[in-house]
Amino acid sequence: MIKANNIVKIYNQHKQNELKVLNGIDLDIAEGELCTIIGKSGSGKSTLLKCLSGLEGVTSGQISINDRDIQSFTSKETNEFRRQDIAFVFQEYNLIDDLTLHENIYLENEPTETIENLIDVWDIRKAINLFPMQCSGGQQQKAAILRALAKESKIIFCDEPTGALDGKSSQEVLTVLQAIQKSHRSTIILITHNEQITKISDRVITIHDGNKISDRKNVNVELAELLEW
Ligand SMILES: Nc1ncnc2c1ncn2[C@@H]1O[C@H](COP(=O)(O)OP(=O)(O)OP(=O)(O)O)[C@@H](O)[C@H]1O
Repeated sequence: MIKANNIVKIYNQHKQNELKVLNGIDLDIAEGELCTIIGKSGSGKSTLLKCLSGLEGVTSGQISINDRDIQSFTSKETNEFRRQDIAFVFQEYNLIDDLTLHENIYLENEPTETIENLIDVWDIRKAINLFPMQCSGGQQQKAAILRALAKESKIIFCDEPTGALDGKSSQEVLTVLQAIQKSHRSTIILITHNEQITKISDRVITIHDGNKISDRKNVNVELAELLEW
C-alpha cells in the first residue's frame, strides 16, 4: 500500500549547509497496518514521515501509495490527496492560532457525533472555545489528533501523537487509534519515543542516522493487555 524505494532526502542540496537526512530507505507497509517508527532524536523520523505523506519532496527514490506514484501528482492531485486520502498529526500540532480548538478540529469537516463524544471522553470540552495559545500542550495535541480523525482518512500519519500527554491521556488516545485501525482498516504510521507504544503496533521500524536498521513484525498487543504503562 505504501511503498518507498531507495528514498534519499538531502536538505539544502548544493548549499554550504547541505544535510543528507535519509540515506536510501526501502519500505512496504500493508493496508491496515499500525506501524511504529522509532529512533534517536535527529535520526530522520519526521523527515521520513513527511516524505511518505508527500508533505516533503524526496531528493531521489520513489514513493507510491496504492500504486500511485505521489511524486508524479499535479498540484491539483496533491491537494486532493492531502484533503481526502491522508491525515497528518504534527509533532508541533500545527493548529491555526486565531481559530478556537473547535474551529481547528472541524477545519475541513462537519462535526460528527464520534468526534463530539471524544471531545468529552478526552476531557477537552472546557477548552473547546479557547484559542491554542490559551490551551495546554496536551489540550492542543488532543485537538490536533481530533482534527486528523475528523477527516476519516484511510491513512493517518502521526508524529509523536502522545508527546505532550500524560500516561492516562496517552492510553485514551492510543485506544482510539487502535480501535480505528481495527474497525476501519486504517493504516497508521506513528513515530514514538515510547517503547510501550511499539507493543501495540504490527510492525516496528528503527531508523538510525537516516538508515533503516531494523524492520520487524510485531505481535499487536491489545492496549488493555499491557501490564505496565
Ligand atoms: N526543513 C529542514 N531543513 C533543514 N534541515 C532539516 C529540516 N528538517 C529537519 N532537518 C534536519 O534533519 C535532521 C533530521 O530531523 P528530523 O526532524 O527528521 O529527525 P527526528 O528523528 O524526527 O528527530 P526528533 O525525534 O528530535 O523529532 C535534523 O538534523 C534536522 O535538523
